[in-house]
Amino acid sequence: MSTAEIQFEQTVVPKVVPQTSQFKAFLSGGFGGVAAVLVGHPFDLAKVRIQTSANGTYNGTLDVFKKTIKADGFRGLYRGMAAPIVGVTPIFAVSFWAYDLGKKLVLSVPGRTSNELSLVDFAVAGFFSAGPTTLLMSPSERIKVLLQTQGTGAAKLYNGPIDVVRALYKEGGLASIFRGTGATMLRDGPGSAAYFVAYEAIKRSMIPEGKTAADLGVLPVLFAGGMAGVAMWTIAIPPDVLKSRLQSAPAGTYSGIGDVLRVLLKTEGPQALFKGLGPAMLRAFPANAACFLGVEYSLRAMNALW
Ligand SMILES: CC(=O)O[C@H](CC(=O)[O-])C[N+](C)(C)C
Repeated sequence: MSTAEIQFEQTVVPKVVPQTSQFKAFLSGGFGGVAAVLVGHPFDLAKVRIQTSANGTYNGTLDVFKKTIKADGFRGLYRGMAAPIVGVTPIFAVSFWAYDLGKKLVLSVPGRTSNELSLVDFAVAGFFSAGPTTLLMSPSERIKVLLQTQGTGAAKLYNGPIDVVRALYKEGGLASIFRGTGATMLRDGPGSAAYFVAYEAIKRSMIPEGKTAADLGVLPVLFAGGMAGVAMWTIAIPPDVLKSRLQSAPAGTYSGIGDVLRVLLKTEGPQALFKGLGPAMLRAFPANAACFLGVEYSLRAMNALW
């Protein structure tokens, strides 16, 4: 490498090559996951209550909030939050770690000349991040979907996440626990690409002349993070519907995700592919704004400490 190239690396590279350590990326993702659950849980609770209650019980998300606060106080909005905190935190930690790894792998492709990551590179790294994340996401979603869609009272099938795992293992071993892995990848591959590209593109567009991403304040980070969530869920709902149906159906109902799609189109039409779009979108902005705030600021704190 020539002296000029070494100087170029020392002066330009720190701005464009991700310098984050893998460990810090993992921890910051975990902080982001906790923040996403703290902000997103009431919306998730509203979505599940609307989806599972008799018609007319609730008149939208705000109505669920009002009735829940009236019946159980503000804490009622956070009922059942322990399970998502335990499940979602490692998923986000792995997602942000794998995204960081993806960016580093993209930069190390033999023959690559540019040290600057393009939007396509962010998309590739985002898509890549869904691979390792899906290994945790798929069983966790299978458990969540079964708990959220089971009946109450006598129709209640499971007493909690451990009980679901036990029952699934008895029914069909690991294959049953991991049912829906392909569908999860179908949702989260393109979804994570859109998620991270939107975040990086919006963040870049808000950096003032002569400054870096590290100079961005709370509001731009919140906005870019919120829009990342919106970008992801704009394309993720159809595969999410297929995934939820595949994961919640009794064993033997479907032969695979293609079969779920065929039955859905035949019996309900293509509009059924967009069920749940409203509550998912209502949650997407605030939950992911909080997530990226948690990620960015925990990373800045860690970088200041060591
Ligand atoms: C399904 C999911 O967890 O998506 C995350 C965004 C959200 O709304 O929770 C993004 N990511 C898959 C990258 C963790």
